[in-house]
Formats: sequence, structure tokens, C-alpha cells
Amino acid sequence: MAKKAVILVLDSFGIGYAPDADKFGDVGANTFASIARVFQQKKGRQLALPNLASLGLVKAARAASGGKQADVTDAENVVGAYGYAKELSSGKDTPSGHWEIAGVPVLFDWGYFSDKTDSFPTELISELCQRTGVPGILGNCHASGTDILVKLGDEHVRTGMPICYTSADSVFQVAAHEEHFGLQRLLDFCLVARELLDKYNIGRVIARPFTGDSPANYARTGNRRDYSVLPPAPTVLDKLTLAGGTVVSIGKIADIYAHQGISQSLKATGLEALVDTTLTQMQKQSDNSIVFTNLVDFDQNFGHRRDPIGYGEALEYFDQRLPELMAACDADTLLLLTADHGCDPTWHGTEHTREYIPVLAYKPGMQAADLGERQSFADIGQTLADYFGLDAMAYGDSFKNKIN
Ligand SMILES: O=P(O)(O)O[C@H]1O[C@H](CO)[C@@H](O)[C@H]1O
Ligand SMILES: [Mn+2]
Ligand SMILES: [Mn+2]
Repeated sequence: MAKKAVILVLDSFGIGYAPDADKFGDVGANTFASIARVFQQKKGRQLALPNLASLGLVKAARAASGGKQADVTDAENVVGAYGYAKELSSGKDTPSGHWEIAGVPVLFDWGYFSDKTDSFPTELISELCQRTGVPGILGNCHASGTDILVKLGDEHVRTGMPICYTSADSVFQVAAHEEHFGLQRLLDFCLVARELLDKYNIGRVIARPFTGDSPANYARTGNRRDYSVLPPAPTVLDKLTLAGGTVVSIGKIADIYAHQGISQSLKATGLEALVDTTLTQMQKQSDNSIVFTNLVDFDQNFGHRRDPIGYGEALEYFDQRLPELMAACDADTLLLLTADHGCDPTWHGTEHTREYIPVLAYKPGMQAADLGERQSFADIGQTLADYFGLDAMAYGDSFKNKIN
């Protein structure tokens, strides 16, 4: 028996506002339902996700939807286990979501820069400038990462000052031109920032390199890097690798887990390359392995950009590739599809939304099963610990007995 698991995180694919959404101002948000609604309105046809539906997505979404369900056709035949999970972690950010998926919820509060302008403390900026030798910084505010390039890209190129911005997340983001400022210089700058930001309890420093020669064509590249603090406890990835297993990261995963519990890290840019690399690794890996992929495009290119049509088209593309992923599963490969938070592209602002995430599990030949409402994303990590015969995680209920 060659036990393998494949996890794909559809970054930001929420399926209905969470019971505690009121604390986040997100009551009514529903990433999936909003995309389906706008798709129908603007394209005059239904969003078509037959393969995700065959894993139980539509049933899970209906159960999670708080009366605002996605108008998407259900499958006649469901072949997977499906449920929806709420989040224990205090934040609706990417690391919290991912760490909780791996069995480690974030129960403490991150530090945030909550002032919309002049967001960063003066002493932080002066030390950063002094240590890195830059003449100053631009931005120093809450911003959308693409808008701020239009606004400040030229000034950055002219002055050599990096663009530093934040959001409602616990992040310090730095945009700089790959050629004018230099990619390596940007990464070095971010490493110094990472050191200085520990005392502010900031979850991530994110390097946002871009190219182009005018505001009309400044574009972020695939060389994004996230510098995360360590997860607060060993995740199921740590446990599996310590026990001699293998965890292959594809895309942002390794960065999100601060490279803890990762055996090998592969980069790929764009949905197509991410799915291709996942398929290649599924064929390569053997017993006691996890292939773990983050599909960042949903969040970065469509959710935050408030582009429901783009999001819907990307979902349809992924849905078309799903049969390949299912066919690549051996008898003992467990395929898991989930998300790390919501990012309703019709919601106000440009931030994430506090939502239920889908929990879809598939193994060839299994009986369909309703996993119902899961009390934590950590049920996924606990199921993986159970599946690989590892010590139980401190959080989460295993649903392994439903995947037979
Ligand atoms: O607008 P961009 O730069 O994509 O930023 C988004 O990406 C960050 C990390 O996921 C979030 O905090 C959000 O602000
Ligand atoms: Mn995310
Ligand atoms: Mn995001």
C-alpha cells in the first residue's frame, strides 16, 4: 500500500459566510455564490463546474451558504466526500488558514498596521532605511498591490525608494522594480524587514517584484516571495517528514509554512503550470508522501482584484483539469481540495472574507459521503495524521472513516 495524499488549496475559494463573520464585517459574503451570480448575469449562462460538483462541491456549498446559495448545477452522481469547515483561527489570512488546514490553528492575534495612511511606525522605517541604505520608502499606507504600482511605480523607478504597503492582513509588502531596483536587492530588503518586524508580531513580509516601463504596463512577476514567521506548533507536514515521509510543495506552500516540514519545493506560475507540476509530482512520489499545491491565482488575480468573471473562468479551467488529477490517483491516493479563507470578488474593499471553506475528499472507488459542517479546518490535518498513521494532532476530528 503506497499511501499518498494530494492537497490542492484553491486560495480564497470560500463557500458561504462563517458563523463569526459579523466580527469581520463579512455577513453576507459568499465567494462561490457571488461568482456564480455575476457569471450568469454577465455571460448569460451558468458557471459550469461538473467535475467539482461530482466531488460534492455544490452539495457542500448549499449546506454552507446561509441562504445565498450558488446557482450551479449539481452532479447526478457524487463520487467523493464533501463538507464545509469553519475556522478556529482568529484571522482570515493565508498563513492562519493553511496552518489550520495542517492541524495548527492560530489562536493568538497577529500584529496589524491598522492606520490606513502613515501605517508604519517612524522608528521602524528609519531603522529599515538605515540598515538597507535606501533613501526612504514610498507608500506607507493600506493599498491594493496593483493600484499602488499605477500610482507610485514611476516615482519608485525615479527615486529608488521601495513601495511599502499593508492591508487588513498582518503583512508588510514591498513592491520594487525587478531591473531598476533589482530582484535580489528587493529580497535582501525584505529579509531585513522580516528581522525588524518580528517584534511587531507581523505574520508575513511579502516581496512584490514587478516589471514594465510605465503605469500602463507595470505588472507583478512570478518572483513573489513570502517571508513568514514559523507556525506556532509542529504541523502534520512536520510530523510526516520527521517520520521519514516526503512533502512536496508546489507554488507558495513552502513559503507559507516558513519551509518547515517541506522536503522539496517547486515553483510554478499560473494555474496551468501549477496543475501540470502537481500531476508530474503525483506520478513521481511514492509511499508516505504529500503533494501540496497552492493555487494562488484565484486569490491574487481575481479575488483581491474583485474580478468575478475572471475568477469564474479560472474555476472552469480548474474544473476541466480535475479529471486528470482524479485519474492520477492510485488506489491509495487521497485527493483533498479545499481553501484557506474567502475573498468574495463582489464584496466591498479588496480584502479576504470570513467564510466556510469546502472540504472535498476523493479516493478511487470510495463511497460518496456527507462530511457535514466541520468545526475546524484542522479536521483536514487530523485526517491526514490518521491516514498516515502519525500521532494525533492537538486539534481537529478525523473523517478518515468516511473515505473508504
Ligand atoms: O493587493 P495585493 O498586493 O495583491 O495584496 C493582497 O495580498 C496579500 C497577501 O495575500 C494580502 O494581504 C492582500 O493585501
Ligand atoms: Mn490565501
Ligand atoms: Mn489574499
